[in-house]
Amino acid sequence: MRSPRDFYKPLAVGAPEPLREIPFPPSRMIHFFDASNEKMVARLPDTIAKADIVLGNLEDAVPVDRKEAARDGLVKVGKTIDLGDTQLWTRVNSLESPWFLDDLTTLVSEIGDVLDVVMVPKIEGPWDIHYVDRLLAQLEARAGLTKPLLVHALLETAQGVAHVEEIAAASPRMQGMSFGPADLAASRRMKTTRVGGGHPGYLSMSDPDPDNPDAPRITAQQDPWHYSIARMVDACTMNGLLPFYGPFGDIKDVAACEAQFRAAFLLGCVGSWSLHPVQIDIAKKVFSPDPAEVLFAKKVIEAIPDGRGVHMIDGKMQDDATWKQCKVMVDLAEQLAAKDPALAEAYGFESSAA
Ligand SMILES: CC(C)(COP(=O)(O)OP(=O)(O)OC[C@H]1O[C@@H](n2cnc3c(N)ncnc32)[C@H](O)[C@@H]1OP(=O)(O)O)[C@@H](O)C(=O)NCCC(=O)NCCSC(=O)C[C@H](O)C(=O)O
Ligand SMILES: [Mg+2]
Repeated sequence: MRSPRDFYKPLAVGAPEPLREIPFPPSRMIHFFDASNEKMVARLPDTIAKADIVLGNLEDAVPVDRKEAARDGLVKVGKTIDLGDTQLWTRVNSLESPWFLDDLTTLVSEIGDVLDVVMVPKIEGPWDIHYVDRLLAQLEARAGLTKPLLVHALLETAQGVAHVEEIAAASPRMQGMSFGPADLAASRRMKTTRVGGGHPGYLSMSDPDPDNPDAPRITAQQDPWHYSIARMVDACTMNGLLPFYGPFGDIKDVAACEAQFRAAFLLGCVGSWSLHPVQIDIAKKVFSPDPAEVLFAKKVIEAIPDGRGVHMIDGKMQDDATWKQCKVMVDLAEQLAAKDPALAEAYGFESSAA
């Protein structure tokens, strides 16, 4: 563990100073694309116009014989496509893979100046972040970068979940975390074949009716991810990082995707992944606060400008703590409204977007 005095010192001579605060631009969806897929690259200008973050994926879902093409394609994207205010991220291959070193070396030296965040999969503990941290510092120094690259950990193993707080605190480069339900299910030996969402077998059941023991009993599907996502949200928030839900694999089941995203949003996640264009719109809808809630939150803040005391507003008790919840909602709404005139109108703000 580094001394607290050294925490913000660059890890290589000539590397940029670590950031004190993690930037929080609109981050409702991390849209995955494979830069070796011509159709996805052809759609990129349209995707960039719609998505808050686009991520060139190099890891799982990219076939072994296209790993280098995906990396080279991402370099080309970074050098040639105008990203406007959309962030460009990458997910590199895992640390033990034969591609990780070349992924990081190539991307930092070729497009380190336009890349915002490096997502690292299968992070198991702070030792993984320490390795990436030092290597990035060396590569940044060699490339003459002036802005540090940020690191996003993918939480998708039992060991990663067990060390989530230490991972979040491992480096000032830590930008956030995403939740990877597919690898996590495999790592835990869960008996599922899905990518996120619930399962019809994961239920709770009401007691039998004593007067009618054979009557059907009420069952309700439970959320198998609640515990781990809540831990991730706490670990991120206490360290000033941004938590994201990850993938939802049943692309056609837009209703279940929306439910999974909304559960994550309500627990504190700022966004989710989108694997298909249809999921960009779902994430945008879910991770932009509901206009009715924003209008109510504005009403509370207007009625209690100093956030103190106890008040009744629309029949509900409001105090310092509810005022803070309203502030979270209104701050997010203001941030999104600045980028999106339709949201600005729905929230009753003047839009500053052109
Ligand atoms: C899931 C897909 C393979 C589906 O692709 P496809 O069968 O081509 O779908 P459609 O025919 O509906 O596509 C319509 C058009 O849209 C384009 N498209 C599809 N996906 C994307 C995309 N992500 N970005 C841009 N454009 C996209 C198609 O090319 C079609 O175009 P056109 O023919 O011109 O109309 C595919 O969506 C896909 O590969 N998605 C990404 C998958 C991915 O990245 N997976 C890895 C992340 S999940 C994970 O790793 C698990 C996690 O780590 C964990 O452990 O939990
Ligand atoms: Mg995974």
